[in-house]
Amino acid sequence: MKIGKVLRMLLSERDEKGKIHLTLIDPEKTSPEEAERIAMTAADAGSTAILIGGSLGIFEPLLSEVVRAVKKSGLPVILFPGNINGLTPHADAVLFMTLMNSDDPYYVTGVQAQAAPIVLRMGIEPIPTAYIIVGYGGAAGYIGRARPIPYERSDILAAYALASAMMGASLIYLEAGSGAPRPIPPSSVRVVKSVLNSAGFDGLLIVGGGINSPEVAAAIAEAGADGIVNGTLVEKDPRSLYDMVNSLRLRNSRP
Ligand SMILES: CC(C)=CCC/C(C)=C/CC/C(C)=C/CC/C(C)=C/COP(=O)(O)OP(=O)(O)O
Ligand SMILES: O=P(O)(O)OC[C@@H](O)CO
Ligand SMILES: [Mg+2]
Repeated sequence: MKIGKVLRMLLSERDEKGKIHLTLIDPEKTSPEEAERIAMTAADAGSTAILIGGSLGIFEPLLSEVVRAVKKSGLPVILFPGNINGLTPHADAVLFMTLMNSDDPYYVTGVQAQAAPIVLRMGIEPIPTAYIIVGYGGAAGYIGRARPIPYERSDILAAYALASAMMGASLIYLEAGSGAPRPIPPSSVRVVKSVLNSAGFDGLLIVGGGINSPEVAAAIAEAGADGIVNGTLVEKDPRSLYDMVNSLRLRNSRP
């Protein structure tokens, strides 16, 4: 499949600035007005794009209203769906995810078959994404029937990441779960990055879940993540985005 506009933009931001930052907004917890304010702050802070999604409580017309409100920020809006109800034609792209370590075939290939014709008709860009759940796992791990990879087993995580690359993922998302009490250790990110590099993977390695301080974000980025995701922290305090984005030391980023 040809690379779409949004993935191209994420890759070129990574190549030019070194890292990318993704701001997650959950329409279950954020009204369209709040979502617009968060997205404006994210744009001003230098975040690269907005992810919209949640594991539970996603319905229309609220999802589309949140997406339309967020689009006013000018940042690309990328759906992060927990199921087919997470799709709307108002977004720019969708993380077209397979949950690599789910025990339920629905989350590995079933929902994708349900979603593919809808995504095509909606005209949104599918970004081929492998989603791998580690440790705590949160709502996504529970709902997605994941068998979370133990935090310290970087060897298992690296094997799943390598399989993701060999299966053609453009974006590999390592997830500790929203609100995780402990993020994925930087040491594991380092192992994954090194294995992916040795296989010539040139897509995006994204890490999320429980990244609640600029120091942790910096350590995960330094270990080799191309980008990090912040959700829970942004819901609590959108202004925390300034320190988060700055901690990634984006080249040419605003002070
Ligand atoms: C391809 C399409 C249409 C869908 C893919 C569906 C898959 C594979 C889902 C994986 C499992 C899942 C339920 C993922 C949800 C990911 C997500 C949107 C997480 C956002 O955080 P929440 O899980 O809502 O966290 P809170 O508990 O903080 O609300
Ligand atoms: O809410 P937090 O803990 O920032 O996690 C973000 C994202 O990885 C959740 O899917
Ligand atoms: Mg949620």
